[in-house]
Amino acid sequence: MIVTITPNPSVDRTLEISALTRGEVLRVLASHSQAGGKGVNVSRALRSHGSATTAVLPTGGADGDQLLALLREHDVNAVTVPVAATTRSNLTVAEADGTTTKLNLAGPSLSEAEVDALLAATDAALACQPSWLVASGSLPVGAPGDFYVRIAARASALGVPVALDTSGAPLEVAALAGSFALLKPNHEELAELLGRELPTIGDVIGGAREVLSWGNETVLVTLGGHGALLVDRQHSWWAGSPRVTPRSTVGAGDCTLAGYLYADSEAPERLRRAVAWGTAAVALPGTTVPGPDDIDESAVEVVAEPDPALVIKEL
Ligand SMILES: Nc1ncnc2c1ncn2[C@@H]1O[C@H](COP(=O)(O)OP(=O)(O)OP(=O)(O)O)[C@@H](O)[C@H]1O
Ligand SMILES: O=P(O)(O)OC[C@@]1(O)O[C@H](CO)[C@@H](O)[C@@H]1O
Repeated sequence: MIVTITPNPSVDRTLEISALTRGEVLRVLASHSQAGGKGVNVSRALRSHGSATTAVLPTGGADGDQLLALLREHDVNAVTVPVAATTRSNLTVAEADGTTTKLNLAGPSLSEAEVDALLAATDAALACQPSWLVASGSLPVGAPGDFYVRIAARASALGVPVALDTSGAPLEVAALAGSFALLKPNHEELAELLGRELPTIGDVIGGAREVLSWGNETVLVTLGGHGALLVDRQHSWWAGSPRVTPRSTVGAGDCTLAGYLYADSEAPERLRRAVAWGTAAVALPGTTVPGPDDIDESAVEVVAEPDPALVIKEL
């Protein structure tokens, strides 16, 4: 059983168009509304593979009701904390050449009591001793900057490992506090955290090791179309699959994380599965998560101790 907490979920609305031209009237080829938010997507991907999972999230207003209905449709067990303000709707514009443009709202403002209720709901979900707690996404207005540090402390007290996928200030506060079993930044998020460019494999491994030196155990860095790197204190692995023209990259990182956590395997096999799930996600529209029939682990190449001189953009 894996519990996810998504403090700022969304209804993801996707518009597929041939090409985006500013200032023009454009015809939409297809549109989708799906349950979104990073932890929600991890739960959806796990559920589509038959895993037991509970998604903890705040919901409010009509969009909150729609989000819950969408989760029910996908048989995802949700523990919801009702909040006064309306759940956000994030917009994706997906172009035929694979370009994905995302417009994310700040989301609702939560009161102190609502934040406390979210923490209490997470505590209640942790009581079943899940194998992982996944804490993901941006923080809503009103949540304290150390929200994820508080979450990690509660999980650690129960011996539950925490995987964190966030960005900006919440990532910095949490990563520096240490105590995360897994951090999943993408390439840009890791570079922003460290305040420097990371053009080569060696730069990313060195950066990930710096994050480990703050007290975290493992770092999984997704590199978009260039695969992913898994780094612990002793070893590193790179994995990638043939490049595809994405239909939508939204949620690919969440599916990568879900694939990594799905089963308890040796590190290289976890990474192979993670990259297979992420690659499958980009071939699907909007925030659609892959099921078992979409995954091809055999197409993924895994390299132990990859050459540090390799330039990521050239992989
Ligand atoms: N163009 C692509 N071709 C093949 N695989 C891709 C492509 N883009 C992404 N992927 C796969 O998806 C994984 C996650 O991508 P990315 O690094 O963009 O995650 P992310 O930024 O965390 O995404 P999100 O926040 O939308 O979930 C990559 O590690 C890779 O395996
Ligand atoms: O604004 P955040 O919380 O950083 O990201 C939210 C979001 O972009 O992340 C998911 C994809 O990873 C989407 O379902 C959702 O819209």
